[in-house]
Amino acid sequence: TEAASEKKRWTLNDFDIGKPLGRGKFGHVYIAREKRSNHIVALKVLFKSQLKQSQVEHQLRREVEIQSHLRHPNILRLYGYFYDQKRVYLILEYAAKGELYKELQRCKHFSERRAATYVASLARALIYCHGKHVIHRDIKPENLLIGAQGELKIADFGWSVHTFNRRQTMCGTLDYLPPEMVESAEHDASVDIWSLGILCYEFLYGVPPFEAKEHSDTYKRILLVDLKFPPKPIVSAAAKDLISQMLVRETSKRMPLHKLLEHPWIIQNADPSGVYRV
Ligand SMILES: COCCOc1ccc2cc1OCC(=O)N(C)CCCNCc1c[nH]c3ncnc(c13)N2
Repeated sequence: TEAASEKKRWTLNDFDIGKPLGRGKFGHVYIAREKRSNHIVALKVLFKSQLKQSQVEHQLRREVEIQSHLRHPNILRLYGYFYDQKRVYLILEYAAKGELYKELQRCKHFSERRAATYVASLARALIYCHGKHVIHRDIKPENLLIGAQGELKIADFGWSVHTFNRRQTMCGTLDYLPPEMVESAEHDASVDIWSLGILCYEFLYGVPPFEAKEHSDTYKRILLVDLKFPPKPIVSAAAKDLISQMLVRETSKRMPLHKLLEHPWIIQNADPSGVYRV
């Protein structure tokens, strides 16, 4: 039963390890099969030495704590974890269609139907997280996976926090940082609305809106909300309207996630099942 599996002490011997699925900052991810149930999972292997030298043990503990309690079709399940002398192992739901950013690179940009379907499922996942006082703070293509039926899965909760302890730490790409995080000011769940707006733009145009050669220029463009819509690819006025209501400097004026799900562009384009069938 679920309770039993949560209590269970997993070891490497419980799994047949398959091909590597890719390499992250702190370790590799492999496809694996749990021997007793034949259940296919993803096994992320992290080296304790690297976690120690990067001082991210506490962050990983928080991530495991947060993700193991989240249950949502668009959030990658964390079934459990175990460790040995040198490594920490995360037992994760397997996303059969892999990394979204590779798919975005392959297609250059997504159709409005595909973009709206993904944005709507991410909005539902974020509404669920915010309902549990969890903000993700790192919504970007690299952290998104695609399940066997084409459904989107948020993975890599490395930067999520419970809203009562708001540590401001710069992380990864700057493109997704909202103004208040660029200014390291206090921030709340509305950071995820900003990032979702950035993501929606990148789904439709293939590049994030404030991209610039130099970091300093990206900062300036974010703080100015220097939002421009290129003539190509052709994007509907409804999509631009939604993005313009999410990328708003004043955090309280950003479109709330539940309003997003009622926006005409989402109603007209998102597949109600949250699944985009290619
Ligand atoms: C501290 O870590 C927290 C958890 O982070 C992850 C969980 C699961 C992941 C990837 C995660 O972090 C990013 C990362 O390691 N890479 C970018 C390299 C591997 C890419 N995944 C490829 C992949 C394909 N089908 C999958 N089904 C499930 N999980 C996967 C993948 N990867």
